Amino acid sequence: MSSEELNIKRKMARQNGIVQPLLTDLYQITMAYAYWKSGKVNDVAVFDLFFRTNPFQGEFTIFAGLEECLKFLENFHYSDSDIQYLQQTLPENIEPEFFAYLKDLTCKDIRVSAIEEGSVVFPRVPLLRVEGPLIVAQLLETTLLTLVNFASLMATNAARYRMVAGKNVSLLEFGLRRAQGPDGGLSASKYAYIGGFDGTSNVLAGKMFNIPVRGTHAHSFVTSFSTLDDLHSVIIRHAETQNSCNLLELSIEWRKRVSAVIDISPEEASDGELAALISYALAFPSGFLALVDTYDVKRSGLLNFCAVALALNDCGYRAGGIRIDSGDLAYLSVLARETFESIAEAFKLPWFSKLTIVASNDINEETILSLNEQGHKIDTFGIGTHLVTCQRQPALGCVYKLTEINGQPRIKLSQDVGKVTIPGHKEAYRLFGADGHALIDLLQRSSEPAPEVGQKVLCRHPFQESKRAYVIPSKVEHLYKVYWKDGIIHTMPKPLHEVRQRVQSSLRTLRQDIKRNLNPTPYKVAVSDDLYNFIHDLWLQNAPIGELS
Ligand SMILES: Nc1ncnc2c1ncn2[C@@H]1O[C@H](COP(=O)(O)OP(=O)(O)OP(=O)(O)O)[C@@H](O)[C@H]1O
Ligand SMILES: O=P(O)(O)OC[C@H]1O[C@H](OP(=O)(O)OP(=O)(O)O)[C@H](O)[C@@H]1O
Ligand SMILES: O=C(O)c1cccnc1
Ligand SMILES: [Mg+2]
Repeated sequence: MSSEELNIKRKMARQNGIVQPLLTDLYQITMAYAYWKSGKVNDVAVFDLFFRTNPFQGEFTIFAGLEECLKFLENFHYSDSDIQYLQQTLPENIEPEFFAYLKDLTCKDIRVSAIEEGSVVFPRVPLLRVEGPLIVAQLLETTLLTLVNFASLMATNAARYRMVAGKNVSLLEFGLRRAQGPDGGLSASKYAYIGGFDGTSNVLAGKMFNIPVRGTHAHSFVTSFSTLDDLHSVIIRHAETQNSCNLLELSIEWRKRVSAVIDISPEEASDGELAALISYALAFPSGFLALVDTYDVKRSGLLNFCAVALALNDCGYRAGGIRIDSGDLAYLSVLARETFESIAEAFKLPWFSKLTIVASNDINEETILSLNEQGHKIDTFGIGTHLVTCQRQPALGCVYKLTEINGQPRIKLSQDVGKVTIPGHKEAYRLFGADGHALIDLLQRSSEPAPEVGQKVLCRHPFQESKRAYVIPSKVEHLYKVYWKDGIIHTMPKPLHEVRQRVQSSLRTLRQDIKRNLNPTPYKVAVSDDLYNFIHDLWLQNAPIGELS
């Protein structure tokens, strides 16, 4: 692929028309006006975008959405109709000069540093650091949050499914019909792929993001046929000889032979289903994949599928496999595999035992874990609702907090210590242990020297004085790169398939106990001694002293 083609692909992958400056909360614009009126146009701010708790009762999160954030910054501009709308909508007393100011706003003076997309990330470590004019940086809040929150939640969810499924099964995302609207569906397909899914049924996602599209067929295709008379054409040309083959006659013949092998009477099988499968096989003879649970997997679907697959074999084609969408998926997949194996042996067709078994129907992490325990024979999971709606936890709580203004640190206090923000312009480092695993993420003030390999560094819990440890890192990773500066993308985000690989390589750096499903060990996030003292001094300065009476 030429670099120009690649560029076009990359541009398309970021195309999303509804992401624009008005896709925000009204309060960003009203604050912008109030900042503007109070002479804060030249104030310079630092905001951190971070979350406080990992989703899905886990102890890790996958960071995603960065590429879309950069695209948003690139296109940030209020159109004439945006300005008109704001003029009509905001109170009448707004000074017209404010609209002139808005009209010329761009992100040219904003600088965004971020963690690489696809990395494992942890609570309180900023994913994005946004620096620049206060008003512009404030105006970005909601849109950046909406771009990062769902993307990271979805990528994390998908990565969790990949972890429980193991690397030897295929995972297909089937969720568009159940997603939170069209845009939720499209994002879900993209970030499921990043998180480790192999393909999607969503055709637009396939086109826009260059994700493999896959699929089988629905029950309606089967139920639309009632008898063998519903078949109009039954002739297929042999793949090699080009001779005419009658797929109906061959299938009926094979159904008798298969029924003798698996001890199921052909009378019990549905003729409507056989007609449907023949019809689908005529349309897609190579890799024919059939839904077999419309009437009865054991007594009808498997028998009909095997008959058509063997008939296709006579015509020089190899079938692909089956999908099961109801019933006990462990039992039925084992039954299907045993059936394929018996046929492989009876008719000396070894490939038949390897036919693909796809399972779907309300599958989630727990179902996969349970199926693993029971010993299933499923090759591919098709997963929709639970994956794309993130049913187990529908939102990641990323927030966007002011940490510095005009060089002065800012802290947000809270009764809940976990919600106190970590002030100032900071850097984040990941320190690795001798065995190569990530040990701890360390936040420091940007003025401090970076930790060094082999040098002892004191890592402190940000809020609990007694919790601290020395770490001698065997590797130090500075987590931030500048992605946006001087009005252009400063570091090119990686293409989707590389972000997808990054997820897996980043997950490999985590110890198994941090990734396990049940009661995982929390990963440590610490602050330097300097930052610890800085936080607590500022805290004392800002916390009012009460008076008891
Ligand atoms: N062996 C299994 N172990 C654990 N969960 C399973 C197993 N087989 C299927 N499941 C899950 O159990 C649920 C079964 O769904 P449900 O009760 O709606 O039955 P169904 O098979 O869809 O029935 P119907 O025939 O009415 O469509 C699904 O969420 C499915 O993923
Ligand atoms: O179960 P999910 O994880 O959401 O996966 C997608 C579902 O969508 C399809 O059918 P649909 O559910 O629309 O109808 P059906 O199950 O009644 O056949 C498919 O057969 C799956 O069941
Ligand atoms: O292709 C499939 O089998 C499919 C696609 C979407 C939803 N359910 C199933
Ligand atoms: Mg369903």
